Amino acid sequence: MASEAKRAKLTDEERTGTLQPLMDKGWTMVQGRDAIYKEFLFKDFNQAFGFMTRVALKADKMDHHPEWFNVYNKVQITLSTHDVSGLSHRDVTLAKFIETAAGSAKDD
Ligand SMILES: C[C@H](O)[C@H](O)[C@H]1CNC2=NC(N)=NC(=O)C2=N1
Repeated sequence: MASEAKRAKLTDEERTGTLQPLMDKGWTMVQGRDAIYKEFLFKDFNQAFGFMTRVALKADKMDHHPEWFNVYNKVQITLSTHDVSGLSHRDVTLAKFIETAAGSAKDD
């Protein structure tokens, strides 16, 4: 898919296929906004920040940045594509990466 198509707002058809697997993993729709949200809990700050470091490097490579909040072992993440004021394929790609990174952070 071309880079601008990845940034385009997801169609209803695309949402059914791509967002449902993320909802099954605990992502939820943000109220009043076309965005997804999930809270992650780790053992301690070291583990949480290790996870955030991996996500930050990936996000910057993608030029797609999370809205996030961290206190100690808790990381709350909101994903949306600001350029289109809504969800795009980039949010799905980043959310999938985040799931993998959260899984491996817990092995640290
Ligand atoms: C200029 C730069 O490419 C844009 O501002 C990028 C940066 N990171 C971004 N991150 C997110 N989440 N949405 C965007 O629309 C976005 N746009």
